[in-house]
Amino acid sequence: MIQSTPKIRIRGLCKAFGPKIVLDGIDLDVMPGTSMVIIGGSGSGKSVLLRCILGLIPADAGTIEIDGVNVLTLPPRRREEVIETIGMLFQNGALFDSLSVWENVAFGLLAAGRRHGRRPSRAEARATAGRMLEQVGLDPSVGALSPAELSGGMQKRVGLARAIAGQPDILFFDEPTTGLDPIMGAVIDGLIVDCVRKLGSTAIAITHDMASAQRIGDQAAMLYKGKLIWQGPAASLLNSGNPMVDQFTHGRREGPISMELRR
Ligand SMILES: Nc1ncnc2c1ncn2[C@@H]1O[C@H](COP(=O)(O)OP(=O)(O)OP(=O)(O)O)[C@@H](O)[C@H]1O
Repeated sequence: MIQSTPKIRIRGLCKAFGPKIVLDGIDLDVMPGTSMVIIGGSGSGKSVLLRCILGLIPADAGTIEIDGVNVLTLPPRRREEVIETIGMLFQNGALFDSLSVWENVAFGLLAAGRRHGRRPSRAEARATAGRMLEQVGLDPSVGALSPAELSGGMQKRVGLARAIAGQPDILFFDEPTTGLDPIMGAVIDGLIVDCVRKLGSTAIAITHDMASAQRIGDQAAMLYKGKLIWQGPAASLLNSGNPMVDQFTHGRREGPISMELRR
């Protein structure tokens, strides 16, 4: 069987803040066109892992390859170009209240265009934003509103529209269903799966929501004490056979994982 190169390949990734070791030799492969869900307790380092890949915080050691290129050793300009191919849906939507909804959706397009000297006109950007809003089930007329006028579920949709606007090869989702009711959570998960499939993107999602993890993920991995202690199909999260994963995914108080209250 021919094995293609992982879209994202991480080896020996380490990150500490002072004496606190957060990532302690992470190895992770995400194959092209697949979705990886990262689970783990509060403070286990899920966001730090995503932020290291995005270059928002420097890694201490290890490699992060995207399409076979170690982004950690690229010159800043080249690295920026690679990072621009990643779409990100932030936990709280991270919409700018000072901009209209369509300007939020088109923000990345306008910013990338400005850097590369081929900035779309405002009319083009607005038309693209309207199409993206339709893709996430919103009427393009919503584009004229301010984010503050939208419900939490609509804000997530706008965040998703912004994440997919640049047709990214890679999509990151940071707790996409947090704060949503279960039905809206399922709707957002469905949209995420549709968008990822339509674009053929490779995705990494971090979540505490096991239903969401199973809906979004092909594969899953669990972070505990700086290490990925389990990796397997997301469909087996609730019956992995690993005592730590079982305790976590079933939310049991008793088990091999001890809660550290000072993190
Ligand atoms: N910039 C920073 N400076 C110092 N410590 C940090 C910094 N960023 C994160 N940490 C620490 O790293 C650890 C992991 O944080 P991280 O946000 O990745 O956890 P998480 O798994 O995403 O948690 P949650 O599920 O609660 O969002 C925490 O102990 C946090 O305090």
